[in-house]
Amino acid sequence: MATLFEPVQLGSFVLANRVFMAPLTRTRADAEGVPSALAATYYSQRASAGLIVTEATQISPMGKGYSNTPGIHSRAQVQAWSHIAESVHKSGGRIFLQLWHVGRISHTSLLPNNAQPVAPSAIRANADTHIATGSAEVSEPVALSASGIKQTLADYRSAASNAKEAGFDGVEIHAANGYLIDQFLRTGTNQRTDEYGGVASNRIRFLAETVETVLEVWGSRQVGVRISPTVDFNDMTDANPLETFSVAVEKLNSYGLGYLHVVEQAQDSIGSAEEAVNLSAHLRTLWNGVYVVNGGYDGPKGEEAIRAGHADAVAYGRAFLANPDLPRRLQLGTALNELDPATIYGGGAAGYTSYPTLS
Ligand SMILES: C=C(C(=O)O)c1ccccc1
Repeated sequence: MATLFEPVQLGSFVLANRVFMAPLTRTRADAEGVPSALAATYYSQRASAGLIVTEATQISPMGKGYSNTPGIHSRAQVQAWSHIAESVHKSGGRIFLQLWHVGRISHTSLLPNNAQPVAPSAIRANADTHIATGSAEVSEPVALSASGIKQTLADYRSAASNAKEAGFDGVEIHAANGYLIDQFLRTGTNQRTDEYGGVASNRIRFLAETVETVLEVWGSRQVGVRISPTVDFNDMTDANPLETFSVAVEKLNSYGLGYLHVVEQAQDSIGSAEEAVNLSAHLRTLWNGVYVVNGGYDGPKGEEAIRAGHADAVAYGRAFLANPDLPRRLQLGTALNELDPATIYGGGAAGYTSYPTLS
């Protein structure tokens, strides 16, 4: 019977424990999408995680949806990330980069030549984003053409290659939380009538093609996928999440990926926490690899999820922001530092690299 603090095999890696650091947007990159100079310290402080998944990182200028989020498509970005990955490795950690395209969750002021955001269908989200002047409603998107889809897949390939050049141990494909791939998966945002829309086996096609593209660069065990079947953040709905995500997971099984990362609960979740965990429990029975859960877990709940076989690892988000040495604190059962919500996004060292570790 495994525990949170036992190693877990991920491809050729033996990860030190099953306390993963979830992807956490911090909006501290510069205007060119180059990560903060403090990011190497921030991530290496948290290197005791079994696995770190970086903050969501846009694959291209068109994949950007918020001010000050990092990219992995320019030389300066790759250079900065290579220093971060090296710092984490020197601290004994393992780190995957999360590949992100926001799709419709963007604003014309953030995009090249003030372009409209792209999406599976031209359906504007009832959602806000953050631009240079503050909060703003997202812009009306345009539906991706067949050539636009091909270009986006090429951008995923280039970004995956850049992540490899930067020295990451792998990549996580962001298919959750109402961003581009999730917009293709779910019926509320995908009303296409071509081979990418309609039945679930069509709606998962873009996810499948993205995975296959990334696998041209990375070994299968060095690729993870994150999904969020019951999260409605960014105005997401689906007619039948059980069907949509069962079909998606069964397709993902065919690739022999490193892990599946499932967001069970978020602030904006459809239905009850119980429904979310029940759907996740069903997906767990379908998945034939390492299963990672996230959302609402503390130490004891995480321990129980591993003990009961519900998951092979638990990804912690906000707890890791405030506790760089979270695995040790959870194992000792010591008090956790309290998160300062005012410093989650933006700013400098305060609330980023300033949280103390146990003496
Ligand atoms: C990348 C995000 C996600 O996956 O939810 C995100 C973006 C902006 C704020 C919080 C989270």
